[in-house]
Formats: sequence, C-alpha cells, structure tokens
Amino acid sequence: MIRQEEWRPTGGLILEPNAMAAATMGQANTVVSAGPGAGKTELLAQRADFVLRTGLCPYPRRILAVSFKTDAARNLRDRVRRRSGPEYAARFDSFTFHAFAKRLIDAFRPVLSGYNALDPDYRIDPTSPGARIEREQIRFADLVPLALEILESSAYARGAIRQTYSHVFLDEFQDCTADQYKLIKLAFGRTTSALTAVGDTKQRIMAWAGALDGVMQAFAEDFAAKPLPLYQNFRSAPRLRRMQNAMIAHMDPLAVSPDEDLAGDGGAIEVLAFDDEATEAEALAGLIEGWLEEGVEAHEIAVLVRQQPHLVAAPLGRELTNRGVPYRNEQESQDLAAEPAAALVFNLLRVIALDRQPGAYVELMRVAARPSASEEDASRFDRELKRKIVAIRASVRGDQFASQDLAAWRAPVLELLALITRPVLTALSPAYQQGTRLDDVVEQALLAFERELAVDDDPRKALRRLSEEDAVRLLTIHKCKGLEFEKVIVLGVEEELFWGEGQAPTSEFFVAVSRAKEHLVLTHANRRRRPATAVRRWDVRRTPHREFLAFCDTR
Ligand SMILES: Nc1ncnc2c1ncn2[C@@H]1O[C@H](COP(=O)(O)OP(=O)(O)OP(=O)(O)O)[C@@H](O)[C@H]1O
Repeated sequence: MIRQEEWRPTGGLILEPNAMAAATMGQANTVVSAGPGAGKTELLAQRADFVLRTGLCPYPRRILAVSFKTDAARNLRDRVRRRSGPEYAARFDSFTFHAFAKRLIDAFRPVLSGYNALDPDYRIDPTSPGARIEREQIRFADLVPLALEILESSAYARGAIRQTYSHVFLDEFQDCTADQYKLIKLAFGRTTSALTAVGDTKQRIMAWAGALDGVMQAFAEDFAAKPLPLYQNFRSAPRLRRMQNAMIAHMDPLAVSPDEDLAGDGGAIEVLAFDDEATEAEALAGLIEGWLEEGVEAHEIAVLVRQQPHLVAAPLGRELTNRGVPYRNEQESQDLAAEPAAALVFNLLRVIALDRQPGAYVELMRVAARPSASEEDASRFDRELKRKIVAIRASVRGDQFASQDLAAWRAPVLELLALITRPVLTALSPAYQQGTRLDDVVEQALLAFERELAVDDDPRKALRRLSEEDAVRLLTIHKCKGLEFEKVIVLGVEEELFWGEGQAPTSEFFVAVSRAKEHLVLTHANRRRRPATAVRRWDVRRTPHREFLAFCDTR
C-alpha cells in the first residue's frame, strides 16, 4: 500500500488536471463530462488503481463499475487488470446494469413477494422480449425493476450493498434510464460510498430506450457531485478531431475546442460515392484487403452500420469471404464473445484445431485453474489437460479436420469442459450459477462455430472470424460505443439509414465517426437492391446525407 500523495498514474500516462483530480478524489462524488477519446474509461481504470493501491478501498471492500454493454464492462475489467494486476483487479466488479440487478436478485431473492416472488432456480427467457411465468421465468426487462423492489423493501439488502462497495463507477452515464438511475440512488444515495460518473451528452444514443434527459445534471445535484470537464482527445488524429469539432459546434456550441488546439495534418477522411451496393462492396473489400496487406491489424478495422447490419453489410461480407478476409458480423456474436464460457469454448477449439496457440493455451489455463489448488495439484491438472488435448488433436485431425460436421468438434469440447469441472465453469460468471445459462452459452458458442464453418469449410478461418484479434469487425453503431479502431468505415451515410427523432441520428453519427483513430471512410450508394430476406421497409433509391457529409469539409 502507498500513501495518497505517492500515487502516480499507472502505465506512465499523464493525466490532465481535472482527470488527475477525479482519479485522486477522496470520498467525494464527481461527474466527469468529456467528448470522445478524452480518456473517461481510462480515468476510471486509473481511479480504481488509486483507491485500491492507497487503501481508500480497504480489503475486503470492493469497487463496483456499472456499464451499459457487456463489451464495455469487459473492456473496463480488462483495463483494470492490465493497469493494476490481477490481485487488485479481483476486487473490481465490472457489471452491466442488468448483471448488477441480477446479482442483487440472486443474493436477496427471498425479499421478493407476491407476483414477483421467484423460485431459486428461476430462469431468464433468452428470447426477446421474452415471456414471464410466475415464479419460474422472468424477462430481461424485469431485472432492474425486481432489483428496485429489493432495494426499496429491504434495509438489509441496502446495507449489504453499501458495505460491499466503498466506490462506485458509472460509465457512459449519459445513457442511464430513469429506472437505472433510481437503482443507483436507492443503493448509494446519501451513503459514504464515493461515486464517479463519466459520460458525454453528445453521445447520448439510448434516448429511444428511455435515457433520462439531463441525467448527468441530475446526478450532480442529487449526489452533490463535483463537475469536472475534460478537454483532451487522445484518440483521433487532428483532421478527425476537426470534423468532430464541427459536429460539436452544431450539437453543443459551448463544448467547442479552440481551432489552435486542433491544428495539424494527421489523419484522413474520405467520402466514397457508389452507384449501388455491389460496386460499394467490391471497392471496400479491396480497400480493406489493401490495408491488411500494408500491415494494419484486422482488429483495428471496423465497418459500422446504423441499422439492419445483417442486410446492409451482407454484400460486403460476401465479398470479404470471396477474398478470404476474416470478418465478424457482430449482430449476434458480440454478446457471445463477452461470455467467459463462450471464450473458453473458442479457446478449446483453437488448441484442438490449430498449431501454435500459446495465447489461447495460457488463457485456457488461467480460466481452468482452481484458485485454491496447491502448486502440485495445479501442475498435475496442467499435465492432464495437455495430455487430453494432444490425444484429442490426434483423433480429431485427419479426415474430420476439415469437417463441417459440428458433431466432430462437439464431443471433444464437451470432454474438455468436463475435465475442467462444473464448479470451475459456474464460477466464471454469476449468471452461470443458476438455471441453464452455462449450457446455453456453451451451445450457442458451438453453434456460432458451426455457422462460421459453413461459410468456407475451413476451421482455421472460422476460428479467426470468431476471434477479436484476427477479424475485421462489422458492427452496429450501438455496439461500437466505447471502442476505437485505426480505420473506421461508416457504411451508408444516407437519409434512409440515418433518420429519426430530434438529435438521435446526429448523436449516432457522432459516436460512429469518433471511433476512428486515424482514418475515416464514409460511403453512400445511389441504389441498394432489396435483399430477399428483408422483411421491414427497404428503400431501393438512396439519398446521401448531405448535412452529415458536410461535416467532413474541415480542410
Ligand atoms: N492520459 C492519457 N494519456 C494518453 N493516452 C490516453 C490517456 N487517457 C486515455 N488515453 C487513450 O486514449 C484513448 C481513448 O481513451 P478512452 O477510451 O478512455 O476514452 P473515452 O473518453 O472513454 O472515449 P469514448 O467516450 O469516445 O468512448 C485510448 O486509447 C486510451 O488508452
């Protein structure tokens, strides 16, 4: 442990004064507002390091971080592990609002009564919107209201949660809904827990889902939180920052940066116009292929689509497949990738199917290790797992190796999971400790592998597409929040794709363009043929979104 005045930002980073103030704040609440790439998430990782290392959060107390997406929660957890090491990171709980609510329900379920009472082995309907069955099954949307009921009716639950968490972090706070805010107020309002909320009102893209207007302001007032704005942008090159600044001038004139702060020639923005989706797909696939040949890493390339990515990005997906470029359409797979059991299944498939996979193997051993095992037990388990993998590889390879038949892969994966043992697997996530979630995730991961195998019959490429590192990512703007990439393509900057009430389309476009570090490509096509599988409205003729494209003209 070190004294507070001895603490320095980890990773050799220099924090701007307000970031330093927020990271090292004592027990007071703060609300940090800043634009994209300002280091809000990094600031939370630094604050975690500060409060853990200086004993402000003394053992066994913990830090609670609440994000909106599983990917964002995982990013933050990984960042804290990188910055502070596994020992401190073990006292950092990074959850989505829904996962936090589920923790509360699992811990204090007997508090629920009447129609809301739940059996111990209750389940959550995985379909959307799902069905409610009294006592047995709830919907995803029931989690936060049920957690609210627990906190409202049980002083014991409130006390326990406050005792557990001395510090609370709220990421992407601009998107907090009324119910979620109520949950935070009930759990931590007027307590000694110190709260740090970070957000950016210009990135408020969840308004359709009920994001509270002015939630950052309300938080500042309700929690007497000190507002600390950040001004830097560590992510984007100057040209890209000038475009973002032009958008900020339109959305929030008071937050505009002075021109002299954004000088420089770094970065590139291109607008590419096409006749139709086929020529667009061909040109973009060629562009992406060229970037990969130049040495850009696949996971540094993202293609963002506002709506219906499975349809709008399908021609590009086919073109990438033809050229053998691995990509991942994240419509279904992103939430799966955030599931530790799915990650484990993919790593098992990797060590079975591919040679030289030290990364997958190390991660496998980390996850499979029993925390309480003696060194001797751990190395015995290590040897046994290796022996089994070698035996499986010998039998699976050969004829079956190129097999599209999932059965050839399912049995060995299940065999290895059995060796790792059920208690170790259920400990991977609180959600696995009840119902059929663990088995469902394992099954979904195997099916995702089968789907990818069907694309080109090649298990190596299928696994590359399922990996975060080796695949170009095709994702919606909603899924890309909090992420960053060297190259970003926004597909279809057209009025038919960017429409909606008030500020929402502009905020979404802002989120999309602000993911780019170096190079931003915006496309539009005159025509997009109706895909056979389209069920909703589909406009064949398209109009470029001139208002958005005009923001590119920054010179
Ligand atoms: N103090 C710093 N010095 C150098 N680099 C930094 C610093 N803070 C953050 N970064 C880097 O800048 C990038 C953006 O940081 P981060 O993701 O934390 O921003 P953010 O404010 O959460 O962005 P957004 O709201 O757009 O998702 C990351 O690559 C991060 O590592």
